[in-house]
Amino acid sequence: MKHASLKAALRTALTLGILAVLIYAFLPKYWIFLVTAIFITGIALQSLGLVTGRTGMISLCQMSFAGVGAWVTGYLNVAEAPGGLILWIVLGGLAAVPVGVVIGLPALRLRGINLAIVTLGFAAAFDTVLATITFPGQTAFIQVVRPSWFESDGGYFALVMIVYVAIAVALEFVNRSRLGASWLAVRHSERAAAAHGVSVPMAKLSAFAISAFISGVSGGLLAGYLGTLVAENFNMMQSLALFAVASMVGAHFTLGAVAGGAMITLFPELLRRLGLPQDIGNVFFAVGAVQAMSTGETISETWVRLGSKLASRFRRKPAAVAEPEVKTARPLGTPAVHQPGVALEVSGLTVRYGNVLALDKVSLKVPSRTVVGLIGPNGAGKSTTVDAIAGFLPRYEGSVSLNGGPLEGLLATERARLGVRRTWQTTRIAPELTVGDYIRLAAPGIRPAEIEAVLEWFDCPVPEAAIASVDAGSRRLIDVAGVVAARPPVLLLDEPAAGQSYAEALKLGDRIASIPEVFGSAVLLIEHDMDLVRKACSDITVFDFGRVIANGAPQTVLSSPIVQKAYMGVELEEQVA
Ligand SMILES: Nc1ncnc2c1ncn2[C@@H]1O[C@H](COP(=O)(O)OP(=O)(O)OP(=O)(O)O)[C@@H](O)[C@H]1O
Repeated sequence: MKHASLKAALRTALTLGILAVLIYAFLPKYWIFLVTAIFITGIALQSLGLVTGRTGMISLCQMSFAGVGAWVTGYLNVAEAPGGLILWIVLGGLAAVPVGVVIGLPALRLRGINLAIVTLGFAAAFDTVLATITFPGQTAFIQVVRPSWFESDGGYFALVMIVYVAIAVALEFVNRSRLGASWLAVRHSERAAAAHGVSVPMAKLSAFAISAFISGVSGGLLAGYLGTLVAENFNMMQSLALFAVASMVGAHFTLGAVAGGAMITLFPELLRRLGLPQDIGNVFFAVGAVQAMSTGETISETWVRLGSKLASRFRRKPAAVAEPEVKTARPLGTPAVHQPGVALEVSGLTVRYGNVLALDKVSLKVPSRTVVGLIGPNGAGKSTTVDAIAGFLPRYEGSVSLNGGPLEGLLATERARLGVRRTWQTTRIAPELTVGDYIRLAAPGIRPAEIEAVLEWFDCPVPEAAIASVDAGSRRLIDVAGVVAARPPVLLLDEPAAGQSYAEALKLGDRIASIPEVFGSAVLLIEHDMDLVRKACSDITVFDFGRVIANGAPQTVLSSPIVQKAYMGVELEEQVA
């Protein structure tokens, strides 16, 4: 992972470095001045790419964070604070962080249009505040002092490029870390992220905090670029235009942010030269954003897709058929050692959805290092049981305990961290991740060799494969591989064979049967495929209408008339006759 991050970071730094040298060497002074604005806006766009593009939270107040950074920079300049512009810019970015966290707090409860309204409301309020207090030095025309090295426009361009590259490289590392993967996971499914032990509030607040810092830095850079600022530089319309362009270009891609910065900076220049009103630019951005949102693909994503298509066309085919590689199974390491005895115990579990009694005093036990099956017809209450155990129900009656310790009062994230891990009936893996990123998200701290071994054991694609390119059946297996790789005391597998062929399901049954021995975890397996259940489980509990109607060894339970009647639709009378 570190190797991949380093490679991506070097690629980004080199691309931007070459671009900067070409701009500096070949563009006239006026254009270098304009291009500097492109990269300052690009930094603001990167901040929006993080919070909206990666984490999926709509922020319509990004320029307000930039305004905080700019105001603090301007204040420190007027106060002639020690350290100079570079330090003031960093302090301006840091000052925007608490503001970002405060704006992030409503995002813990609100999504979509509601969050958009809250952030837009903040942008409007910030407009009023800025108009009232004005920028430090604005009325006295006190210019922000640039450091001597970066005093000229060419020098300031170099400073902006250094900051742009530093932020882009840092984001390459963060995006490939567990924090970056958790942002994508939260964007895709908050429940699935929580099931991996990801703290959804922390993921959201960290995204807002880092994004506000980056935006604050862009504001500070703008202060040094323009010398003096006015409230209009950071008003609500600027935030809206930034959001529209970010949605159009895909600002979470480094070059997408540059392209967006170029649009925001050069379009008004073009309109000015054509003698057209500036508002046309905003209309163009809005249309572009609508287009990107309706096609579901940003300009950057289109570039990436076309680029990889082109690359695959030019990729050289192997000259001769290579000898098939003789694979030796990679070592999986030793199984985790968990407390012996009963790993999971459910007692008197009762769940109501309004008037529907989904579970009625259900009790079951999963001994350590065993696979217990949970079966029953559709609507019997199996998934509700998993939801209750994993902490996804707001309330239930009865108790759930892990290794004898009660789980009541603990959130889903906390239960997952204690060692109750689950999969879902439909896969909820963020498609933007690679297979390896996902396993690292599900199993924090796992070594690269172990990732490869676990994926190989489940016949999953290689770690470098993009989830988006993986078929639905393999995604289900990757889902299971992720939670198994974490080696928790208890795994709850909700219909893992859905989407698999009969032969694949039987193979999966063998694998699940070996999980306790190989990884040390106990498994509660929900399945409709009875052959898989027979293969994998040492014990079965059968539900019907939210009640336990049988439990015991698979052969005995599955041949019991009451189970056949309830589960398989075989009439008791026919059996008796
Ligand atoms: N969110 C909900 N609101 C209202 N009723 C619900 C809700 N979720 C489940 N139910 C009801 O609770 C009962 C148990 O549903 P549950 O999904 O747990 O069954 P299941 O055994 O997992 O079914 P399946 O095999 O189809 O997944 C059903 O009657 C279902 O309609």
